[in-house]
Amino acid sequence: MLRWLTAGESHGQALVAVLEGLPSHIRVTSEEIAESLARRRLGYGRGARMKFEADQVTMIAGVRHGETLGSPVAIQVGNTEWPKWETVMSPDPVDPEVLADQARGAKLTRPRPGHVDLAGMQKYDWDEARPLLERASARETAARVALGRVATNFLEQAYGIRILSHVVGLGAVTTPVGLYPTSDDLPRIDADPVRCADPDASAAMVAEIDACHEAGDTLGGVVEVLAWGVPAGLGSHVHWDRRLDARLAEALMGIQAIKGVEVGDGFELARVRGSRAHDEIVPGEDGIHRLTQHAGGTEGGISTGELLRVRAAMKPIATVPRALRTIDTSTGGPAVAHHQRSDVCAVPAAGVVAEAMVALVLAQACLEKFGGDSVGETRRNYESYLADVAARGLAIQE
Ligand SMILES: Cc1cc2nc3c(=O)[nH]c(=O)nc-3n(C[C@H](O)[C@H](O)[C@H](O)COP(=O)(O)O)c2cc1C
Ligand SMILES: C=C(O[C@@H]1CC(C(=O)O)=C[C@@H](OP(=O)(O)O)[C@H]1O)C(=O)O
Repeated sequence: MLRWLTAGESHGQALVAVLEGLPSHIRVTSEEIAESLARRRLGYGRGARMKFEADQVTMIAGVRHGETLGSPVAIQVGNTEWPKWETVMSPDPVDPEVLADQARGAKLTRPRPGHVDLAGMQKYDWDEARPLLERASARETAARVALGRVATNFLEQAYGIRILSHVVGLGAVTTPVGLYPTSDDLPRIDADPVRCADPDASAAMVAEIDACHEAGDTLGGVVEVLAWGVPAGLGSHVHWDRRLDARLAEALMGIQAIKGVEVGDGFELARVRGSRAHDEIVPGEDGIHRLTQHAGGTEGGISTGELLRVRAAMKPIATVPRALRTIDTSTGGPAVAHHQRSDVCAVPAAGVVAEAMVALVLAQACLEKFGGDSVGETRRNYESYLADVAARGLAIQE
């Protein structure tokens, strides 16, 4: 069973991530992980922090000479801003007077609507928001993206699976319906300021971010993750927590600020008749073929062998510059929420995180299905399964 854990606070010394259950011989380097982390930092609308802070990748365990050993992989993502936060975030006790002298040491008693601040203070018995927002912060997603790169390399090297995300909505701006980039479009999408595959929609999204920035407001949006080469047969219909669609939804919903997930045409399917909703199956020249792609690559909680397509909707950033009404928990009276700096929009970054989560879930599901302690062994098992499906006349046409 592939499992993963992360630890670390937003302004702490480092994030730490562990991935356990991988086979040996996955090729991965620190440079590749740094490259994935750099992709997560990009995107028009992010705050100043993305420019001056750097992620320092150290592979701590589980990889030797560029290949996994089969033991747990541990990765540290250090934070170059740590010296500025050493006192405020010190693990050891700090003199309250020294803390009060620090610019960042003041108690945050005006919780932001939409962030963890108030709910966390209620639940964890704190009288200010700092101890909560540090872990709730999406800085943690850097750790998941680091692990996601290992999973992505594994999926590509063992089974030829490729994953890509693109932004399909930003505020009220959306891409044209039915726009599906191909796996070769990744460099072009990464080069776009909002990681959008449609140039007209991209320009409108950039304009929307500018307008929002000027108005002291923030934005959310929708990202789509596509995965090519996912074999039929991952996940299962037999129990709710083994369904591939359910596992993808949980993984995507587990990203900070994601409030909705769709598989395939998702909510749109509820608006049309069955005759238009389902993908008819026909015999093709080299196997079975589906005439449409509404389902998004799963049926009955099992992957169908078609393009996997999932979407995640992100709410607008909670730290609204023209701050929202709240209470001051130190007085109980009305106030406006605390605000120092923030992203106007982080939807493109959320797409990169969503790719990582999809990669981790697919890697877990592939290892369940095909097993194997080395890349070679799991690949042989996969090829033998595909050959058997083909021999039974049930292969999906490429
Ligand atoms: C990549 C990314 C960047 C984010 N940047 C910010 C930010 O700068 N300011 C902010 O208030 N929220 C930001 N968020 C959202 C908060 O992390 C999120 O709203 C908070 O954790 C509470 O989310 P929840 O209600 O979904 O749990 C970001 C989220 C993501 C995925
Ligand atoms: C640091 C990252 O994102 C942060 C996520 C975040 C939040 O509240 O989620 C708030 C911002 O941090 P700060 O409050 O310090 O300005 C973002 O910069 C990152 O993605 O690496």
